[in-house]
Amino acid sequence: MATSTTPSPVLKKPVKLACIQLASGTDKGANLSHAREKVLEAAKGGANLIVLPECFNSPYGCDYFPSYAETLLPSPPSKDQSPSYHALSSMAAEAKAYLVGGSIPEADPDPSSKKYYNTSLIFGPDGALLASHRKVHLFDIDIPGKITFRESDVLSPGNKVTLVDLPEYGRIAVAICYDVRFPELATIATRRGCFALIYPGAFNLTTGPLHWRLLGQARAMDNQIYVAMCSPARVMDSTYHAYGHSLIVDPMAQVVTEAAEAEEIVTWELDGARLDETRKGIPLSTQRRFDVYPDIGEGKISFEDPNVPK
Ligand SMILES: NC(=O)CC(=O)C(=O)O
Repeated sequence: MATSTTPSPVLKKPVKLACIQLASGTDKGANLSHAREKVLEAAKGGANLIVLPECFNSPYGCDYFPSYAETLLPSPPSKDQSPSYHALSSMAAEAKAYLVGGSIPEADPDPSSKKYYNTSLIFGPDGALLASHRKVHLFDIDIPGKITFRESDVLSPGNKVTLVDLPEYGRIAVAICYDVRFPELATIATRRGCFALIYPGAFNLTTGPLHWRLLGQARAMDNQIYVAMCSPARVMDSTYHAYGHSLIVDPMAQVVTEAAEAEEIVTWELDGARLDETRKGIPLSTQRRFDVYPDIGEGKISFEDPNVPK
């Protein structure tokens, strides 16, 4: 792997990224303390940027979202409103690492709205909340005889692209699972100077083998950027069987590390030189022809949604 000698314009110095493929069950308290153990293990292994999976503190499924949901606004929430917020903040501070806290079901602060979101909280090494992302594209699919899932029966979507500045490294984008299928989000984040796209996700045994790896590589290749996809471990006695295979893809679209199905931590050092040499060798960003496709130029997009906890 290449090592930086000069600082890259998008990644100031190498950062060790860890995806924790966590096995979760129905006991939220147990899930949180297990996550803490694994976050500390990843930090002990040198990780500076640690990612947990989608719905890491609960089982994944529409039947579970309301009963596991926590209120995150007004921010910061109390410990009663959101034990997961406080657990994640403490884990990040204890690990002294950036933490993309997978996702958790979030309840709208107005209980009469009966609205829920699938929300990722991102904390800094001092335990401060840096950003949050509500899943923008809800997972509504119907593949007859295989899988039907309708997140929109219970969840409401987020409305923004989420970019997070890590001062000593650079900028990342965070989105959740089904969001990875939408190249626009990834491309906009890349054009805003990110060095990595981070997706906590939970694909399944139908779409996982078909698309998980391919999507990670596609987003990396389109954008010449690092991509991390962090899944729950596969637990066969749960109602939703996650695909697993958490992985990290480099800017040349090579899968540099990939888990199997069981609990595992995969890590990789992201290096600015790899980004720069990829972009120099295949200079896509200067070759775009917005004169030929003006309607997908720099269109208006919201980066700040006042209704999302910050
Ligand atoms: N679970 C998801 O949000 C997405 C998924 O499983 C898929 O796109 O396939």
